[in-house]
Amino acid sequence: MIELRDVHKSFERKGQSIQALKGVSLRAEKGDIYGVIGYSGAGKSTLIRLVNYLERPTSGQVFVDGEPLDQYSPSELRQVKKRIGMIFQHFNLLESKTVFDNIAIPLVLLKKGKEEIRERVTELLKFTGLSDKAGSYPKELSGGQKQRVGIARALASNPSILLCDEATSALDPQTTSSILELLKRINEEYNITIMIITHEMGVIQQICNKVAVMEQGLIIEQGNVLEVFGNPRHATTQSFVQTVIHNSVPQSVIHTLKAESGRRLFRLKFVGGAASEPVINNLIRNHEVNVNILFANMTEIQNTTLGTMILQMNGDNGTIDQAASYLLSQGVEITEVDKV
Ligand SMILES: Nc1ncnc2c1ncn2[C@@H]1O[C@H](COP(=O)(O)OP(=O)(O)OP(=O)(O)O)[C@@H](O)[C@H]1O
Repeated sequence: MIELRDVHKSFERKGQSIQALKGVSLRAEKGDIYGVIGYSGAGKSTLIRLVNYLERPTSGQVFVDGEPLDQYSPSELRQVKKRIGMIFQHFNLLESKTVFDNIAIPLVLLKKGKEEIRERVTELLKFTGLSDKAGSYPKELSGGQKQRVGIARALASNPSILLCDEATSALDPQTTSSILELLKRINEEYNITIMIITHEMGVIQQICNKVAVMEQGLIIEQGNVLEVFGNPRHATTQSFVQTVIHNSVPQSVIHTLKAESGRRLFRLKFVGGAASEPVINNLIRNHEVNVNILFANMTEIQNTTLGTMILQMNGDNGTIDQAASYLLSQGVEITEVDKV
């Protein structure tokens, strides 16, 4: 569990105060994969550095597994930090050490015995799919393999929390996907809480269950990924969501609409069950309306389908109202719009 309560962080530079965080509160429960997204300079790195106490808050508190970090003595803090693993955009591997020795670093620092280290590292090599790379050096690995080493090293001391700082930003889309799958497996098999900071909404879409959107040192929107993706309120969130859910209506359709004014337009949103039901089919069969599907898009988030559709309905007003009520009764969110 990770919690930030009204955290402020300022940096003093050349007599100037830079407010990187201006009162941030969030809570990631045990087992969450919590994504923090924002543009450059929003404060994401500062936030994640506060969680492992590389930085201290100017005010406010950071809790890890229920305990406020500022209450610990330095030796207690070292113990807490062992429960937090971290992976980085540029992997931060030691070039002069083999894959095996890189993964072993935290265990050597914890003064574990040789046999225990061998067993644990062998297990991690297997888990991350690197068994045949134990004796290789980082320069002999691809970016994805390097990140797997970073992940294995972060897991070596059995953390309860894994922090990921733009961990896939240097990777191509396919490698990104395989690393995200690995993170998901870590979360599921080891029940590790994961916090990911990223500027890519695709990362949030693929594995996070919760998300916070940051801008200028503040969280402007947060919640379940499905809720935030389905109903982004803030303009910045909307522009992030649009990078993965392409629900803007093609220009050719907009032209058609102008030519057919006088018909009623509806924007529909399907979430989960409603999306897979033959709702539109039943609408057409049971109501005296002409239905024209102008645009439809389905996206899979958290194993749930999120769909957007724009319908034009033509018929008498009362019948169209009935058709709209039918859609509502089927769990479809429906809004009448003047234009798309
Ligand atoms: N050590 C520091 N000293 C001075 N200013 C800092 C320091 N660390 C961060 N800042 C400032 O705090 C603000 C937030 O930076 P931060 O790195 O947390 O943003 P970010 O969202 O992670 O951006 P990016 O994705 O570019 O890394 C920026 O204005 C940055 O210049």
